[in-house]
Amino acid sequence: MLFHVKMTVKLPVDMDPAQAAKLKADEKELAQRLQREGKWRHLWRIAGHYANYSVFDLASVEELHDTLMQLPLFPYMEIEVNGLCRHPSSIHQDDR
Ligand SMILES: O=C(O)C[C@H]1C=CC(=O)O1
Repeated sequence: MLFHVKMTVKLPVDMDPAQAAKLKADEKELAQRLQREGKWRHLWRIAGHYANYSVFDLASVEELHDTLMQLPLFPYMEIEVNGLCRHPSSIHQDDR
């Protein structure tokens, strides 16, 4: 199942810079592992925002929920999710 996810990161302005750096490094490590596993199919920065558009390819809504909750930055993100399905006019074969 494909899910389009918008993540907007809102770190507290008074967060300890070392804590923020650790959260970002841990987030990057997990994000890259999930990409290597094929679960996090797209990760795009939204220009001008500390936010991203992502596409996840996961087995279920439950797996999406668990994956998002594991993200180190989860407590500091606003998340919007939209489920994707095949468009009848799409010519692409791999947009499952
Ligand atoms: O920077 C972000 O958009 C938040 C998050 C998503 C992947 C990652 O490494 O950080």
